Amino acid sequence: MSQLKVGLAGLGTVGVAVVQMLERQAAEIEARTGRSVKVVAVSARSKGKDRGIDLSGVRWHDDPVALARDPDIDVFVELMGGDGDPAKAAVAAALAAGRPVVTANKALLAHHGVELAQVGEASNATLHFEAAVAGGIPIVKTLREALGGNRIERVSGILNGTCNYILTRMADEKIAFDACLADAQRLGYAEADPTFDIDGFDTAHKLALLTSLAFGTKVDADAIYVEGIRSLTLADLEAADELGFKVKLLGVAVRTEEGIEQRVHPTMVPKHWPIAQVSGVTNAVAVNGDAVNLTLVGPGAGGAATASAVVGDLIDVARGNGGFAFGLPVAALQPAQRAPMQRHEGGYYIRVAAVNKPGTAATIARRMAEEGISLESIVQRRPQRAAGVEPNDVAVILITYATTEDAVRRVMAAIEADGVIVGQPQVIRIEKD
Ligand SMILES: NC(=O)C1=CN([C@@H]2O[C@H](COP(=O)(O)OP(=O)(O)OC[C@H]3O[C@@H](n4cnc5c(N)ncnc54)[C@H](OP(=O)(O)O)[C@@H]3O)[C@@H](O)[C@H]2O)C=CC1
Ligand SMILES: N[C@@H](CCO)C(=O)O
Repeated sequence: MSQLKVGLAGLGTVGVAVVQMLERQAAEIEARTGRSVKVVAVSARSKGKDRGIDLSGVRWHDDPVALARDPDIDVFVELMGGDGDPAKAAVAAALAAGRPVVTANKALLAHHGVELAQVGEASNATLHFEAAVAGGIPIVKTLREALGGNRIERVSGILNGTCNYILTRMADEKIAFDACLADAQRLGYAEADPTFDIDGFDTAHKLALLTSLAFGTKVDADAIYVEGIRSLTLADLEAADELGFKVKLLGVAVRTEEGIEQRVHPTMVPKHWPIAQVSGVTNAVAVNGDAVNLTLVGPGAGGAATASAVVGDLIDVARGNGGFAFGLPVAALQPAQRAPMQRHEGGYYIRVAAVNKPGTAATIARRMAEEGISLESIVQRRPQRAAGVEPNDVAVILITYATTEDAVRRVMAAIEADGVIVGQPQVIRIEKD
């Protein structure tokens, strides 16, 4: 029985869960691959830390790049995180040495994925990253392999467990944003720097990878329009609920005539849509192809769920399954064309703190009419019902029929200049049938 010798850099939430899963499932994995998959060398920042796992007999490297170059490992697993060194240098070193790499690091791949895939192609080393997108959901292999015969029109979904956990608890339990985020951090869902989660960048990193896999384009995180969930208030989630919606942070990549529109932003979706019912740390990814439409739902973050994807990749390595990282040779990936967000069409939820004086509502309505925006509803809230609204100001919530992003931005600029609103308006895009 041959052994697959694993070098593992990163012994945090995911790294420890991978060690535990490889131990727990050792016999099954051996039966499935014909090889024993064993961690033989590790690296992390602090050697002395108690991690609750037995690392006796496992070699320690202070430097993850030295671990990646260790001639006595067969595969390098990168679970440190970060889009620069040492993660980048270590992954590049392993690939350059002809060693397959398994990583969960979407930040690294969103910024350097094409370059790293190229290094791997040059030395015939495979790059695996199932865990980098949507935790335990096997969407990478689904797009790259199972749906390879489809022309994909749209990939969308809830791609960040931390944000979905926060939004669910805010909406269902009326718990404040900061307390929900602290719980997500304690549970091991959030990134080392949680601003990546709440400001939408983690979702964008994952969407960039999905876009490449679905549309055969170069990974280009900079082509994505990104808004996070930081500005959402309990008042917004309460208003959404009353209007028949849930608010989700969605990542959407859709084929348009101008190119692939890639966007990440809070979105109001009708409560009866299946994606509205995806709650807590759960993620969901919907794929619309010319032959197949499907939605995969599952745990999007956390040690065990992510380890499941990492170990699945290790099983592929043990079996000798490979292929191109993004489904095509790097030379065949097309540049990602950025579709301008201003042309985005849909309905909008707009909440403003309106100055409580005669003519305010008429001014807002007139500005909307000037841009050809039809209003589906206008709700005026008594001041005490809206957090963050001064006693003399009135919370006004407008729901528009389908219009363009451009028109909404012009209206918001105009009513701000008119002096009829105070503070920062809240604008949430709506998706509905
Ligand atoms: N947590 C999750 O649910 C998911 C995480 N991911 C991704 O998996 C990766 C790991 O995440 P997670 O386990 O949560 O992160 P943690 O912060 O829990 O763990 C990071 C580990 O990497 C080690 N490390 C960090 N920097 C260095 C360095 N410069 N040199 C050597 N070791 C270093 C740390 O060492 P030490 O312990 O000594 O400090 C720690 O063991 C990230 O890329 C993340 O985006 C992907 C999907 C889900
Ligand atoms: N911080 C990420 C981890 C999984 O990629 C999330 O919450 O989804």
